[in-house]
Amino acid sequence: MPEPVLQLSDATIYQGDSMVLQHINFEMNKGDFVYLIGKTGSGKSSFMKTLYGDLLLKEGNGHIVGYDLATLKEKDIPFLRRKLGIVFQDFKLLPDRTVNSNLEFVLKATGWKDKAAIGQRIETVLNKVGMKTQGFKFPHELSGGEQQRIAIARALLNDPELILADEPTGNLDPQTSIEVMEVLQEINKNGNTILMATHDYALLLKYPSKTVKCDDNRVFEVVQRTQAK
Ligand SMILES: Nc1ncnc2c1ncn2[C@@H]1O[C@H](COP(=O)(O)OP(=O)(O)OP(=O)(O)O)[C@@H](O)[C@H]1O
Repeated sequence: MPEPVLQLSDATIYQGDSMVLQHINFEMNKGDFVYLIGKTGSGKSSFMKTLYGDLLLKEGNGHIVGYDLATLKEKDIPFLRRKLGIVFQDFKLLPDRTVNSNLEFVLKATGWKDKAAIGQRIETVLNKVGMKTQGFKFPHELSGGEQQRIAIARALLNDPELILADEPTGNLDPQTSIEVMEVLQEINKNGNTILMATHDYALLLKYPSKTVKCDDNRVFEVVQRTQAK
């Protein structure tokens, strides 16, 4: 039985007074990996922001990891975000502290108190992204790809029901993009649900998966062509 984690029906997204995407019908189930594509300015980030409560849904219906986006209150947003893992193009690690401290900071801010449990959780997520031995380093001592892996580890800390990755390879060279993509593929294989906005078509071809496109103020599924023999 599919378990829905995200459902939008007849949803319309605005930036201020201007409509960005209209009449969106979209669903994701547990375990899915879905790409969100579209050219610059087509609304990918606005779509993502609506999902994590940075833009409020004013028209239509939306349900995400147990929250109703149409009636979401300011006070619900931190709780919604605890059930989501969010990964950005620019990593957003705190530069003044080590990887371990970055991860500990998030755990403490989300209610973790037990020192041993915190240490263990940090080790587990670093292991998942192949960075187990790098926890003592500061972000500036890591390459872009390594910093993004730490950002993915951070997104995994509270065992999210859905990971939203907005252009996670946007700042990385092609080879490093593939390495980060391998990490995302691996965690998806292990059961994590991922929505990834990208305009890196090389990744789409190398790792085909369900793809939806923002274009002309609409969101629709596109079928990837299989390579001609
Ligand atoms: N804070 C804002 N206030 C007003 N309009 C905005 C704001 N952010 C984005 N927009 C507008 O909303 C539309 C969609 O932008 P959005 O950033 O969602 O697109 P995108 O597909 O993510 O683009 P990119 O790939 O460049 O990030 C654009 O027309 C943009 O100018």
